[in-house]
Amino acid sequence: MHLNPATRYQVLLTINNALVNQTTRDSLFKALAGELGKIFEFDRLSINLYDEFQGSLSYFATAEGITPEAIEGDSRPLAQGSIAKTVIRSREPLVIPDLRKHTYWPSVQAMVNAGLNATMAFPLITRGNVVGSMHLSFRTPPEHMEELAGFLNVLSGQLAIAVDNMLAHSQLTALNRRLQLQKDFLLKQSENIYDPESFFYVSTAMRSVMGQIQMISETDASVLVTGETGTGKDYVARYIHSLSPRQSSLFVKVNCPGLASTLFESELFGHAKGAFTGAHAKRVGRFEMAAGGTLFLDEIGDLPLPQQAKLLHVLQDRTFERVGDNQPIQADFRVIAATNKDLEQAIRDDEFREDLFYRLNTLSLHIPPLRERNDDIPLLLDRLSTAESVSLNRPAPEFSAEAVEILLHYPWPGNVRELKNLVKRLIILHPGKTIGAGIVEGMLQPEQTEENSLCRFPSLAEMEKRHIEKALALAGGKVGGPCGAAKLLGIPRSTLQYRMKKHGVETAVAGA
Ligand SMILES: Nc1ncnc2c1ncn2[C@@H]1O[C@H](COP(=O)(O)OP(=O)(O)OP(=O)(O)O)[C@@H](O)[C@H]1O
Repeated sequence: MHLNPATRYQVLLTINNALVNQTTRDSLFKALAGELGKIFEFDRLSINLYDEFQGSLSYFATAEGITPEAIEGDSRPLAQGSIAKTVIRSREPLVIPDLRKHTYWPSVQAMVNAGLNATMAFPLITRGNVVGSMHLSFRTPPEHMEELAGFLNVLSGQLAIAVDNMLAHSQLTALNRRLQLQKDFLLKQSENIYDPESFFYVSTAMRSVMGQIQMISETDASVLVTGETGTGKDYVARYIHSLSPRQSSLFVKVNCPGLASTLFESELFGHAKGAFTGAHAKRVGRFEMAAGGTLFLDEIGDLPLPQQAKLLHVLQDRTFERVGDNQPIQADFRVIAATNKDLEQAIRDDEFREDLFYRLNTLSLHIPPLRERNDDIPLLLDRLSTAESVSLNRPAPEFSAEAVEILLHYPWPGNVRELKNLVKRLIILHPGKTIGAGIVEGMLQPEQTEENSLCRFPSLAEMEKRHIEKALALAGGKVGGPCGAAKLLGIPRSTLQYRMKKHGVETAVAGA
């Protein structure tokens, strides 16, 4: 082969273009063999990959042409590949016009036995590392062997880059696939937290909430979930995410009161390595983790004002920066916030920013307290007993009619969480027994309820409201008449109507 400089440059360019467009090892190897075959004849072409840590050689792809017996197989120690070892160690090409003079190397003897009499080998070096070697062998030494070797030596630099990229690409693809599988597995694992099968309701009020969830999940708007403690706000937020188009990305929960002001930024925005003392490694914040998914801001009403301002800034601009890094990052997440506080009152008290409230409250969802939907109670008792008895590995108790009656009229300050805890305690203390009124009354002693704590102590007005609701529930929603709530309460009908208006009690709410 004899190439003038212009043709030589053109050929190198053509081969390079052919190499960079390949997506698999085999196609890359075939492209190389095809292009080289156009300019000179050879009887064997192979590319070895070198694993420095293992000290071994393996074929990048199935070699083309004659295969000497001794070098069959996929992988072998470097010591067995005498020629490869020489070029890899010396980092210099090796040209042997007459292999018969080197049969003291067993692999060369095998080549000669297979009819190959001349060979050329080139180290594949990229970014200072030897990634392998390229070998071309011939029955008859080609013309202008030294000139050909010079050309192939230049080509080996291009080939090394292509081989290295291909290996990095396949490693990344494999890693990506593994991460995807792990992510799918973890998402599946977390599904039981918001498994629709373990959320129980039958009341009209909850059916209406669940109907709204179906509609809300289809949009990408921010949602503010309100309701007393233990009503299921966390569950509902996960449920919205699981029905939304963002379901295959993460649901990232942020417990707002748990974020001390010093931690707020690094926890949510992440930080760069060395951003502050103790920042030994880069940290991805919750905003970034929620990319493509949902960010759930729990107990948003307890977020201090300075942090509210920072949060508002991100929600408005949809960008943020990691602490110690001024590279802006796009924030693509949906926000669901939850609170058991009256945020409108908090705004009036200058404890919550009005602009943040409107940002979060594009859609709102109110979960009614259990006492306003006590027709859910028998179902919850039944289903939670079954589910909890399985997880506690004890037989479920049965509830007498009197016990259910008491539970129906209990105010449930801790809502479903409190009911669930009661069921758990009953399973542990009275497994498989019939629960009578006495047991339930004992369990609901005032000192065991949340009402007895200072922060939950109900006001007189609250108790009056609850008492009116209870009376209305007992009277089947009737205000007046011989069996009406007014009669039960021992007050005139007009007085009851006045107090109902004052407390915002409707007969429908009380179960009419
Ligand atoms: N309808 C329901 N069916 C079954 N379990 C429920 C239901 N509602 C709530 N729970 C259970 O009650 C407990 C409290 O629910 P969750 O944490 O969602 O309430 P929350 O409103 O977010 O409470 P908090 O305001 O205290 O954070 C959880 O164990 C949840 O699974």
